[in-house]
Amino acid sequence: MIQMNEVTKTYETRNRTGLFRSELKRVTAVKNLSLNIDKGEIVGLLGLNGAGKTTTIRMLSTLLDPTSGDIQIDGVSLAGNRRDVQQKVNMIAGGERMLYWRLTGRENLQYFGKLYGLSASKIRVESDRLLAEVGLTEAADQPVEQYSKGMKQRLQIARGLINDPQYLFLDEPTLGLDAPIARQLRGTVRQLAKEQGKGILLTSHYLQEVEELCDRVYVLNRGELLLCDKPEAIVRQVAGSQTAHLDVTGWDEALRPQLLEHLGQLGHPAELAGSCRSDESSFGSDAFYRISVQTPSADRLITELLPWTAANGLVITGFSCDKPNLEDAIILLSEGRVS
Ligand SMILES: Nc1ncnc2c1ncn2[C@@H]1O[C@H](COP(=O)(O)OP(=O)(O)OP(=O)(O)O)[C@@H](O)[C@H]1O
Repeated sequence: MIQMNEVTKTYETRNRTGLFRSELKRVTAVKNLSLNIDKGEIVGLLGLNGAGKTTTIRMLSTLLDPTSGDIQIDGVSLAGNRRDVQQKVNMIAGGERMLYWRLTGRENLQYFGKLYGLSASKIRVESDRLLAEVGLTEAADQPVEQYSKGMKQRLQIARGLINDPQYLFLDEPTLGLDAPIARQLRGTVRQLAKEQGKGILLTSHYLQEVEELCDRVYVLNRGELLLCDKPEAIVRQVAGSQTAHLDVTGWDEALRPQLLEHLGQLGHPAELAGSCRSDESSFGSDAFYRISVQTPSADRLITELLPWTAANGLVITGFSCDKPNLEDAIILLSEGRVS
């Protein structure tokens, strides 16, 4: 497990104030941050307003030292054990960073393998294996500058796995990729965590990707931890309830109190909004009544309500749900509309 305990990082820079004068400026990018990542877990790191994500990832990757606090990887403190810790972690960046364009794919892997102190024979075996795993065997001896975006990103994955890390930090891994390649990459990320047991920390501006992949999400604001929970719990907590819509024919206003009572019994004490609508696509009869119920779980409500509608002679002509998502929650948080 990776444990970050009350870590703070303050940058010190000098701002020029005159020809021979400068003043010291301090920026605290991460404040008292504690987080953990288990093996086999995909953890998201989201941020608002210069949140400190990159600084956090750079500290976890041993590229930056914390100003205070402690980072432990499988019980070994990073301070004083950099070399050991480096063997257990690696980082995969999106876009076109961290690759040498003039070198071939194979040469890139050889170079990074050497940096991790792997023997020549181990590098040969691992490079062949990883190039095959990411589908680059045929392009292995081509310079990277001739690769497509998707090929470069697949090589990034191979590079990030060259030391067989236990923990991987993915910084915007699908940045600028076409939808099919991004989907393929998400599959690989899931497989690395769920089948190979690697602990993964993921930052991404694509919140749907975070929602789809992450078991838990940390939300940072100006370097401080704002929230940590499962994506669906954050959505519920920040963006509120869902709305289930059930379109029925045969509605009678006399049913309203019974329906409200039934919803209460089902554990959905609800505001019931109803409206008469007509819908040319609804088969046969063109008028239907829309029952709209706010509820924590729209899917569950619709399933549970089906027997009641049948027992009361209502015919369902359609149903739908309005569900807020992680993007809605993060927008509300960034606008400060949530306390
Ligand atoms: N080398 C540095 N020297 C001084 N200040 C820095 C340095 N790197 C980052 N900062 C500052 O630290 C804060 C956090 O930056 P960081 O890059 O970690 O945030 P981030 O969440 O990755 O942001 P973004 O999503 O915009 O890339 C910002 O205010 C930034 O200006």
